[in-house]
Amino acid sequence: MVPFRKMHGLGNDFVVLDARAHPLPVTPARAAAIADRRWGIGCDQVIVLEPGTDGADVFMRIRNPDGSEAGACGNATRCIASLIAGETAADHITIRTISGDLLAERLGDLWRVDMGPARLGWQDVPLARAMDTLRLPFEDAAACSMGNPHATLFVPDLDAVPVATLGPLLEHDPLFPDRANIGFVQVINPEHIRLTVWERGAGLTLACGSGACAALVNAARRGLTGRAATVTLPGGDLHIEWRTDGHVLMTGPVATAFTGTIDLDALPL
Ligand SMILES: N[C@@H](CCC[C@H](N)C(=O)O)C(=O)O
Repeated sequence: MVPFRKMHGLGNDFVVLDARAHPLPVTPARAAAIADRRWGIGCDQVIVLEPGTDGADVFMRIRNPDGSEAGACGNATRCIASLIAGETAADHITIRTISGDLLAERLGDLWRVDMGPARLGWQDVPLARAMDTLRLPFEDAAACSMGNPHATLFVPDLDAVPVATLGPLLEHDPLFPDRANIGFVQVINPEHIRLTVWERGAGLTLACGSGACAALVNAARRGLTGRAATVTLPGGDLHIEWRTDGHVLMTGPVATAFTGTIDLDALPL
């Protein structure tokens, strides 16, 4: 039996497995089975902790419910920072991902993560062909990478958008060779936007931290907001700041819902 921790950031929920002391056989198929809300534990992402090396406190591997691996997960990064801080009492944690190192800092009850630089080139997202990422050839959309691919669609009324229909269509659009997370944004004012995200490999979630970073960056590039804003998601608020050096800071809460154990060999594969 393998211990797990169920955590979430604004309802974006994770099963966290600890493979730091002993490797765990979390294949893509097993991750999908764990994430299944009927046959497994259920979550938006499965997070596997692996040993940190060369200055990193931990390596965080991120898998979506379809088994695919992701390069970034903002909400999970805050959760893992608080988990590691609980072990070491440190206020600054370095989390390594396949996209690079992320620095997290405790701010009272909240955690702030330097999500690294927003990448704005079409090859960075990636898109299928050369173009200005500020104006995609459909809808009113822009794109960028936060270590994972994001498209942001600007809409006048978020409540009127059929996110569950449009989201999967756009996620699989040939413009996105690695698929994409699709964020729908309504600008309330230059310091406040609303966002709902259809996540690549996961579907509709209550919050997406990297999506919130991408939404603020794309809104600021369009001149619709300043470089800092509150992003209201269905699960609650994140504060996002796009620094002048290109790095994006994300501040928000973390929570542990429950802990338990799971028999990985008993999962339906
Ligand atoms: N929930 C995450 C993003 C998780 C990965 C994403 N679905 C992808 O495939 O890129 C967040 O909080 O950023």
